[in-house]
Amino acid sequence: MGKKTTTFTFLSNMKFLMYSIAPEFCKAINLQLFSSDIYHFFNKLIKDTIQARETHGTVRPDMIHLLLEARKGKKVVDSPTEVIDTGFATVQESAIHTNSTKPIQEITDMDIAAQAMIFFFAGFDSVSVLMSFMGYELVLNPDIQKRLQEEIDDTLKQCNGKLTYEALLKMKYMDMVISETLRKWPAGIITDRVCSKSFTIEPANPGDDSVCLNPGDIILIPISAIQRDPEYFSNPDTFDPERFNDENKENIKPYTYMPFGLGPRNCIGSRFAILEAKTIFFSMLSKFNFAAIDKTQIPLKLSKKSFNLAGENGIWVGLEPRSK
Ligand code: HEM
Repeated sequence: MGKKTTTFTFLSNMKFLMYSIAPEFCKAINLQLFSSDIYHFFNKLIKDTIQARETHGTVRPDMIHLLLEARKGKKVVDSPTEVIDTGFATVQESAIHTNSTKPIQEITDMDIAAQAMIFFFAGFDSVSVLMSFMGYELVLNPDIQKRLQEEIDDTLKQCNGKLTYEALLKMKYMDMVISETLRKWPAGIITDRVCSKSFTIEPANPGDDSVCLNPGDIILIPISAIQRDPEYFSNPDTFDPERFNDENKENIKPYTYMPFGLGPRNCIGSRFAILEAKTIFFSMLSKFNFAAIDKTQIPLKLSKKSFNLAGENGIWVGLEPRSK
């Protein structure tokens, strides 16, 4: 089901594009992004889960539980003091709605199913893209791979062979490599916003025109192009984790690095995504080297058919056991 939901055909690419540029029109003609069996699968899964929990009084600390609590009028807000540094690329929840006095709107089973589906859709292929491209870059950059493995071996020694959450998050080089992968290969290549207030962007250079934005206008923000702009990141096509060392990361111009978006609608899964990728790379690199195989395409050609970042023939890397 994951593959089916995130594999895009020409038609689904067109539907996404239509929704980006004319969302109201798409809603009016009831344009469906996914096939009905996908909607049916998620609807049934969530309805059955809610029913089973309510019948047996089961409580699990997960998103469905939070939404069921919200339905009863209980709001759960994380205390920021409980959160440790989860990585340079992670985004924080916006405080804008925390103290909102707006009444909580009724949450139906369908709303919960829709949230579950968007979590699945937004979190499935995106983390796979991050890990595929990071693996590929490690193949092309053996020095970076070796340094990361040294940090992994040191961390394992300090934890007496049993990795902890805190030790994983303290790994500076791991965080630098992940941050650089998210700069060069952001899974969300573009995001959008709807203008809510009239605004004029003044000309950047003499002779340029100003741009007037009106409420309702849709603005596309090309995350990938901004993160590859040589004005903000020198030699942008070079994979260089040093951009994110303690000294250099302070000099990154605000709003030029946004792999998880920015502001009140930023990615809700950034910490989870980074933790997932760090855990998997830690485990794999402690036992294996990533190496090129016959199918590894160098240089990589990107697929023109896919909505998401993907290699033309997929991304292939080999694993060889490490000799210690
Ligand atoms: C490397 C992995 C990921 C990347 C690069 C990524 C990137 C993004 C970006 C760029 C946005 C748009 C933010 C904005 O417009 O400001 C977004 C939104 C979102 N992401 Fe992620 N994401 C990732 C993983 C995940 C995961 C694991 C989940 C869920 C478990 C998730 C759930 C969401 C949701 C629900 C939204 C919509 C938020 C809203 O509209 O309020 N993402 N993500």
